[in-house]
Amino acid sequence: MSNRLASGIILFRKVLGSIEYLLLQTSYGINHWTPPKGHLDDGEDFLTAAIRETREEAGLEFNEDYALLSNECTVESNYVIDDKIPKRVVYWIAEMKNADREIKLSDEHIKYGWFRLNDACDIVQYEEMKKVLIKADAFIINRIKH
Ligand SMILES: Nc1ncnc2c1ncn2[C@@H]1O[C@H](COP(=O)(O)OP(=O)(O)OP(=O)(O)OP(=O)(O)OC[C@H]2O[C@@H](n3cnc4c(N)ncnc43)[C@H](O)[C@@H]2O)[C@@H](O)[C@H]1O
Repeated sequence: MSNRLASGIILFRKVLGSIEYLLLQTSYGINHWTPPKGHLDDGEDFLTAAIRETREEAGLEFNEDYALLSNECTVESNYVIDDKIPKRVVYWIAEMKNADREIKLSDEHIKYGWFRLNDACDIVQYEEMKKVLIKADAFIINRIKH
């Protein structure tokens, strides 16, 4: 079976010296939490889909509201849905330009929150997603230091 392809953006903001990640809680299924992300439309590339999904799911505009840490650096998540369907999700990492910017949810989500790494890892449930957040965090901290 071919992979389901999706992409998204791991958005972070700096508040009082701490890094916080944006997570959205789905309005369907088991109401799991993820960064803004979604499936690629036909013919769409990963980055275009990530930017579109972030606009649709969080109301945030690329460049206006957030900046990518790097165009090249991505973190990938690979898992199998219900032991049947392999899925690949490619995430870019981006910093909010204004930490207080309003988040506008679509009907795909019921809640959002900004979480420090430990709290984000607790809330996302899936080990695969925790690893993605930990990798993104290491990348951000490395960038901030240099
Ligand atoms: N159960 C449902 N009921 C009604 N509408 C639904 C629905 N599932 C999807 N939809 C519809 O699909 C649309 C979403 O499409 P998109 O917005 O395009 O895509 P997505 O975020 O990648 O979708 P999804 O939530 O399905 O993906 P995820 O991999 O996180 O999640 C897919 C599955 O994988 C599981 N999962 C997520 N991350 C995982 C991980 N790391 N490891 C193992 N399983 C994981 C999730 O719990 C979930 O069961 C929504 O408009 C919604 O209407």
